[in-house]
Amino acid sequence: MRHAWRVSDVRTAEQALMATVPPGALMQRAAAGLARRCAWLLEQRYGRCYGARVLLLVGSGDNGGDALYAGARLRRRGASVSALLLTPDRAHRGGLAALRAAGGRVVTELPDALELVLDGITGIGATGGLRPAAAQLAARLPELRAADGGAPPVVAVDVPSGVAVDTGDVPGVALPADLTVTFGCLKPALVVGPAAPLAGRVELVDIGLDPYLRSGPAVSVPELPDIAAWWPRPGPRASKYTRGVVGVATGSAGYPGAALLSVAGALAGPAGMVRYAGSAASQVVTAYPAVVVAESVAAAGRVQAWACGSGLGQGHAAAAVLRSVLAAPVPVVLDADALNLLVDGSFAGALRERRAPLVLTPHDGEFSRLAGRDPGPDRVEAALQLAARTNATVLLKGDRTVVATPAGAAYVNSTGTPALASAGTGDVLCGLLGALLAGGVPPAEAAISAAYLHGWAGRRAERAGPVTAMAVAAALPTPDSILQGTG
Ligand SMILES: NC(=O)C1=CN([C@@H]2O[C@H](COP(=O)(O)OP(=O)(O)OC[C@H]3O[C@@H](n4cnc5c(N)ncnc54)[C@H](OP(=O)(O)O)[C@@H]3O)[C@@H](O)[C@H]2O)[C@@H](O)CC1
Ligand SMILES: Nc1ncnc2c1ncn2[C@@H]1O[C@H](COP(=O)(O)OP(=O)(O)O)[C@@H](O)[C@H]1O
Repeated sequence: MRHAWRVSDVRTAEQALMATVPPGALMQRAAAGLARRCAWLLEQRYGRCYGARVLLLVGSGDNGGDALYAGARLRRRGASVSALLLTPDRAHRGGLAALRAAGGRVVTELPDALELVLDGITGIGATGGLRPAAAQLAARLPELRAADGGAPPVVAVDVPSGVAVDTGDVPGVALPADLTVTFGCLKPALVVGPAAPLAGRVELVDIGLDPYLRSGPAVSVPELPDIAAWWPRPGPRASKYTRGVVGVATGSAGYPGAALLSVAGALAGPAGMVRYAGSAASQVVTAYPAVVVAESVAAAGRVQAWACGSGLGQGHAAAAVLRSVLAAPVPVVLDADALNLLVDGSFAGALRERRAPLVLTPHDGEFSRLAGRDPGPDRVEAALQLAARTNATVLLKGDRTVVATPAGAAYVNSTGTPALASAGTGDVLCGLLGALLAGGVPPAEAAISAAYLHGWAGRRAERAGPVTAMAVAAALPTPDSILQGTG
């Protein structure tokens, strides 16, 4: 699992570390790591670092200093390095002197051709989107061409300039990067929100910060080994019942497809049996003979978790289904219509009486109705607040889905694709998450595992053709199939 820290925690840790090393040592560590990765990128892309034309975009803070020192190192490796200073009188003095001493130049115009851009405009000291001079510069970068005729790659120093580092929001113009070389630890903007895709590939340079990061991370990013460790596997004495039975209470006469999609998601999980309860029983059993169907939750038999809500409708019948599901002393995941039914407060009592885990999976619209406000620019904080208020684990859908727990932990999913924005994919997610809960996976781990595998399936489906919800369900892997290269 990787972790991202807020700027204030990074600064505190950096100050504590700085007290133990000679002045400037951290910047040298950062610049050395940055230069090494830039040289590697140049070698990969053009076969050589020597002679490559490198442009440094240099802001007025230490982020610009990192770029200048890295430029000096690249110059010593034979690159032709020029620096465009956004505020020449405030450029980092030591960095500028080092660049000049190494043979680098200061320029006042964008060159016509170059092989690499280093974005050292702003780092963790940024406020707001790029200011006009920087924004104009950023707008002209796509005009640039490298020797091979392609666009020169952009390497962001620490974070792409223009992003809100603590939240992952993009408040104005930001400079997208192909690679971000970040120092000491990840920052939230590299993993969450609309900023995250602007970072491109992210590489971490160790500057010795780890022992000084004493606060909890702002957000954690589970990876495949985590998902694999949480995934239940049947032992030799397993039966379908010991593996867990998931109940699926979804779909309605108006939306029978939601039932099929959530059942398809549930079947891809680790549970030993899927029971379906609802008006789409005959369609479900025709499509999936292994599913045990019933007309109602009461008639469904015992389950170890319920997945409820997708396509349920919002009338009296839907409310009765939700009431039965919430009364069950097992983990429950609520999606779509079940979330909308919670909005008027009529289920507040039923929710208060519950002791078993509850997971809510809103998209932004459902979140707004439930929370009474949009998720806003800080999606992690928004999900945490709703989790605390509802005492439920909240999975806030979107690009880089966020999972927040009532205890204050937050996770962000690193898989997925915007192609998942396709009707019914959320129903698939709900069923899969229910099956993980039924398999005994704790709610936060179940939610982030479901998001991870669902996002993986979205990417896999996208490679094969149009991304429909059924295609996503069919592409759902297990962590083991991914590890074996078959998922
Ligand atoms: N501390 C350490 O140990 C280490 C730190 N390291 C490095 O230091 C970086 C942090 O440096 P930092 O604190 O100097 O801030 P930084 O990101 O350069 O930006 C501040 C400057 O930018 C300006 N500015 C602000 N917003 C702007 C905008 N929207 N658009 C345009 N300009 C804007 C702002 O101007 P002002 O508001 O003052 O006019 C101010 O002058 C960090 O990310 C890492 O790279 C590494 O070397 C490792 C060791
Ligand atoms: N722009 C996007 N980028 C990545 N994933 C997205 C995007 N938009 C939606 N998704 C994902 O697609 C799924 C859509 O779920 P949902 O909105 O509930 O759809 P439906 O209700 O039609 O099933 C979620 O898993 C969500 O995270």
